Amino acid sequence: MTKTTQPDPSLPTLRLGTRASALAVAQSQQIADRITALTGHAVELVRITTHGDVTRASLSSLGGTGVFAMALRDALLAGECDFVVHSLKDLPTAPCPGLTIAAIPERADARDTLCGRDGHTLQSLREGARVGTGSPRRVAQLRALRPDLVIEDIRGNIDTRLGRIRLTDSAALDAVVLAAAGLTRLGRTEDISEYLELTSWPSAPGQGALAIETREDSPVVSIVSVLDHPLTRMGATAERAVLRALEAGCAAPVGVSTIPDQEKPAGAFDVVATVYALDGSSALSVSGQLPSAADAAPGEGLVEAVSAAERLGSDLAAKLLGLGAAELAPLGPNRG
Ligand SMILES: NCc1[nH]cc(CCC(=O)O)c1CC(=O)O
Repeated sequence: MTKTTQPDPSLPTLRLGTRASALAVAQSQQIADRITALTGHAVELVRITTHGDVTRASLSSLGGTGVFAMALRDALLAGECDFVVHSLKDLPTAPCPGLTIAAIPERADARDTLCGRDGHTLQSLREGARVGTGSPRRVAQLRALRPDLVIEDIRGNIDTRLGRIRLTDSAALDAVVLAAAGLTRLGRTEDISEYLELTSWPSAPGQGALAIETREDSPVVSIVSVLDHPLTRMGATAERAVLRALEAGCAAPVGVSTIPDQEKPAGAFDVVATVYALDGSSALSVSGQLPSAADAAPGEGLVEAVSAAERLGSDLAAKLLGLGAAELAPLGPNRG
C-alpha cells in the first residue's frame, strides 16, 4: 500500500498516541501513513509517557506489558489522543470498558525467528550454546528441541536483545529468539538466520497482528475501521480466546497459531494450540478448523464468524484443560 495521498486539509487531524520505543513508533507511523492514504485524514503522533507513579516494583509485579497497554488506554480515556496501536500479543485479553478494538489490520509474519551469531540455526548451534529469550513459551520450545542449550533470561527492547549477539564479553549470546514481525517493522530482517515454522513452533496468540483501539463512542471508530482485515480478526480472536479460557497470561508457556490447512481447499485454516511443560519435556496440542473465510465479509456474516472463532478458541482451551494442561504448566496470569 504505497499510495501517497496528501492529507485533505478540510478533514480533522487525528491524534495517535504512542509509546516512545522504536518498535512502537515504527508501527504507529506505518498505521498513520496507511490511514492518511486511505481516508485523507492527517495523523499526528502524540508521545505518551508511562506515568511517573508507576514504580519499577509495581511494573514487574504487574507483569510488564499489560502495564504499557494500560498507559495508552488511560491516555485514550483521558482524551489525550484519538486512537492507539497495540501489538495484539501484548494486549490483555480482557476488554477495557469504554474502549473498542476498531480494527485489526492484516497480519504480518506470525513466526518466531532465531537470530544467531554468524548465521547459526537451531540445529547448527554448538553444544551448550547460550540463547536468550524472556518468554517461558520460547524457553520450553528451545528446551524441547535442544536440551543442551544454556538459556538466558533477557529483557529489553529489540535492539538491546539483538545487541547481545554482537558482544564479545561475558554478556555475549550465541543467538536470541525474536518475532519476525517486530524485526520486519524495524527493518532488521538481515539479522534473522532461521524462521521457525508455525507447525512445529507455534507462536504467541495474536503475534504479528496489530490492534487499533479507540473510545467506543468516537467517530474515529468508523474512520480507522477501513484497516480491519476480517480473516486476521477471526484468527486472532480464536487464538486469544484460547488464552482467555485457559485463564492464562501473556507469560504462560502457551503457543497458539492459525495455519493454512494443506489438506483442505484454499482458504481453510487450522487453529493449533499447544501448552508446554516449562522444561520442554512434554506438551499437549489440540487443533480445530476456523469458520469459513467466506463468511468473513463485513456485516452480520463477520459478526457471526468472529463469535464462532471465539467459541472455537474456548473449545480448544476446554480440551486442553481436559487433557491436563493446568497440571502440566503454570497458566496463571501473575507469573513474572
Ligand atoms: N513481547 C515483545 C513484543 N511485542 C510485540 C513484538 C513484535 C511482534 C508482534 O507484534 O507480534 C515483540 C517482540 C518479540 O516478541 O520479539
